[in-house]
Amino acid sequence: MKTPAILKVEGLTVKQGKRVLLEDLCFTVANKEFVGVIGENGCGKSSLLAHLSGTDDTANTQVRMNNRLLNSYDPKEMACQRAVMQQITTAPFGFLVEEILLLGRSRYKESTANALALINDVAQLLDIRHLIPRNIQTLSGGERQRVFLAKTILQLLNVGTRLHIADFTGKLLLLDEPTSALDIRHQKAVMVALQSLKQAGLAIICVSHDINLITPYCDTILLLANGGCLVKGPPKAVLTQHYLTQCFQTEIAVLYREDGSHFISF
Ligand SMILES: Nc1ncnc2c1ncn2[C@@H]1O[C@H](COP(=O)(O)OP(=O)(O)OP(=O)(O)O)[C@@H](O)[C@H]1O
Repeated sequence: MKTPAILKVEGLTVKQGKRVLLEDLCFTVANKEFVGVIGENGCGKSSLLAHLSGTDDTANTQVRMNNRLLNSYDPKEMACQRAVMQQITTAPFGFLVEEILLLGRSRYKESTANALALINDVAQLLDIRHLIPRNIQTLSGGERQRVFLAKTILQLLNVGTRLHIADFTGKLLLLDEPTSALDIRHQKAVMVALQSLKQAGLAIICVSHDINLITPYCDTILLLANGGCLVKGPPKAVLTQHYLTQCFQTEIAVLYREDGSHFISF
């Protein structure tokens, strides 16, 4: 049986001011689908995420989430259905990590004990339990990135659930380079964690420059170039020398391993 679509994008134009970055984008994302978004610097990936998240209201009539236009959601309802992790993870004040994580639960009416139980679950998943009492401004870049990813995931958990039994069907996670500051162990751990959330129903759209890292976890890749979607499909069909060279305007090699997976290099 086909998994129902959570996101429907029809004729979306992505702009910054008057400048058109991406034109006439049409695609759907299903529950339990992991979509990787790839493209060169400045092509409009972060701007696309802003449009899909509803923070840029020019997309209001071109994007539907769970069959509803984005502008039909009130902010609280929207916050419980989709969460966004921005590319830059900074905190202007010296909040404790626990306070940052509690912000992820601020839209829900629940006991502190319930919120702390969920925080503990997600902190365990992302290996940040030891950071909970720390001041966010004293963390390394990779530690901070994992804390903000945890806060984003916490935003999507229903009241009264626990992470290991959570159902994320109908919820959408938008990630902008979530592993850019991570060491190789934590890169893998985060991708495995995202895969487990996907198995629990979550739809994930992930912008990344680390093609080799995300590809094994992607069901679909959206390759952006020349002001639009150059090609969209399963990694094998999209990550060809032809499309990658066209997208990045440089010679790119695709190396095939015996197990059928591939590795992109220059
Ligand atoms: N607030 C803004 N005002 C004006 N121009 C902007 C603004 N934000 C982004 N841009 C421009 O829009 C274009 C797309 O930016 P965007 O951040 O979406 O690119 P990107 O594909 O995510 O790039 P990168 O891979 O470098 O993160 C860039 O040329 C950028 O300079």
